[in-house]
Amino acid sequence: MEPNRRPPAVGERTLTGVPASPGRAVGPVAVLAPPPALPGVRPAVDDPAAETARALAALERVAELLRAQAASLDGPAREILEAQALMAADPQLAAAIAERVREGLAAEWALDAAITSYQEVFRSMGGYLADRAADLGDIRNRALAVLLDAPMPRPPAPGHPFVLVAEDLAPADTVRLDPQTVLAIVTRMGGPTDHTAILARSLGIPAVVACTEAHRLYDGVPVAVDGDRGEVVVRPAAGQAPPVRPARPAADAEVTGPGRTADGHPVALLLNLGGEDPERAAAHDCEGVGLLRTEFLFLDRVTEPTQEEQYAAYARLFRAFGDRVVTVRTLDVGSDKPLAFAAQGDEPNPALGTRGFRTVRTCPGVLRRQLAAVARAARETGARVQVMAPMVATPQEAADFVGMAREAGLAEVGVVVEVPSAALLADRILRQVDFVSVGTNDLSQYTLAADRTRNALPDLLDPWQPALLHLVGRVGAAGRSLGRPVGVCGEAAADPLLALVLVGLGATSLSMAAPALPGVRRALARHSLRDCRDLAALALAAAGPREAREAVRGAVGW
Ligand SMILES: C=C(OP(=O)(O)O)C(=O)O
Ligand SMILES: [Mg+2]
Repeated sequence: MEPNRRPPAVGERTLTGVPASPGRAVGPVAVLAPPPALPGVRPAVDDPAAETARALAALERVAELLRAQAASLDGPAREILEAQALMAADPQLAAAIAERVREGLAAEWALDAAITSYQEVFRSMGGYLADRAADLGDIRNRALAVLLDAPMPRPPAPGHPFVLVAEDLAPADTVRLDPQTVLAIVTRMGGPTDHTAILARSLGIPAVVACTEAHRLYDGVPVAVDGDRGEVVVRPAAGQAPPVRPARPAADAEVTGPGRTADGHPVALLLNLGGEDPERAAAHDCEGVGLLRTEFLFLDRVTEPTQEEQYAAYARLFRAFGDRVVTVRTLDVGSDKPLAFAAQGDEPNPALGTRGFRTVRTCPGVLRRQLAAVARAARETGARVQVMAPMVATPQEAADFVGMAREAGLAEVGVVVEVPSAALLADRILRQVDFVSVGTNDLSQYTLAADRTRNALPDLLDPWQPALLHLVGRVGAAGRSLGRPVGVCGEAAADPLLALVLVGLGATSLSMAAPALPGVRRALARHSLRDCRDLAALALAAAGPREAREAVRGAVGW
């Protein structure tokens, strides 16, 4: 973000964003310098091999720096930076860059173009993957700095405590922030579940993200940041509340092992995975995989991966997880994530089109072949495998999927509840299947009618929206009365406070990205099931998402 050096209109003004880390602080703004820009002149490429090598060497240097930084840290910060280092060293990214160089782009431009196109794919997938687009952007900025011999992007150091304002903040920068000098964080981009938010919470720094007017803030302007309400007051009146910093998360003995509430009620803590390294993923303290996004095998390909190729990927993952459950979500593409080998035609409203399980209407063979590959891998590894279909809207679709999965030889079959119609008829759907998992990312977008791939309506997509919670409660109640498991695999499960509410609403398992596991496990260990139910009642009764969050936070005393 270009810092705005001209003073804004005089007087107090409130900018709104999304609360990402609790607490309040008042201080002067320091804006993060913009990342290195591409030079104005694009040189011709004489030696594509040398040019590719230059780009890849820069990425390797970035990976090295991230690994070194990770080694000096522990907990979520270490995991996040290690994962980012893996992204920088990704062979598919290297291949995409080499292709751009062959098309005539010099290293800097090839790197920029390849990463931008990956970011677009990630953003179009929404949720956790959309948040990873920011991590990729940071890799680009660092690699460009290496290539251009420019300084690495780093947080400002004005010599006094400040409120850090940025377009977006990379995990590698966030982990280095000193909570004594960085009073609060405000970003224009980002979401409450991205790495910046997770790290800000673990550092105890109040944060507001998705603050669309953050670019209006400039160096030195005093602001009051409220990380609970998602507000930034510009030029606060004298006497504005003094800084209130949240207590750092208690350094109590680390809780490990299976998730359970304070009174011993089990809540399985599971991992959301995409194309991560299976063996590294399996090293996490978790009870299995609650959501395997299989799209990583299919996207960006001209031809469908063969059954053999799919089998090999699934079998490796199943072996890595040994006797822990692995929940495979069948292909969730179509419309905005088109497959070259399964054309869907033009869809003016892609999110409402032929996507997820609906692609079975146009190309059933893709799903059949995927189920056959999963079933073979399950059989040959002896693993405990569940399959679930995305975007199931009716009990009939659930029954159809169960039929296909059983025919393939799969025993445990479920569906993702992410369309309001499925939540409304959860009892009928649950009679067809062995389990359901609530996809709160899509369920938010369809319930509040707000596009999750845009940043324009973050308040509507807030997972604390009482309407969304009512639907989750309806699914939970159906699961309880039929004795069937109800998981939550959307990003809502990664917020420790909201996780308590979800358990109170009837969630029997929570699936999330690895860095969120310790915080959620700790929150559960401190509250009984009864507490969770009381908190859920508070959230359901609240007037809006902000009130719900505040009521629950007030009740738990965080
Ligand atoms: C888990 C979900 O799936 P995705 O984010 O991959 O759509 C969801 O919609 O909540
Ligand atoms: Mg979804």
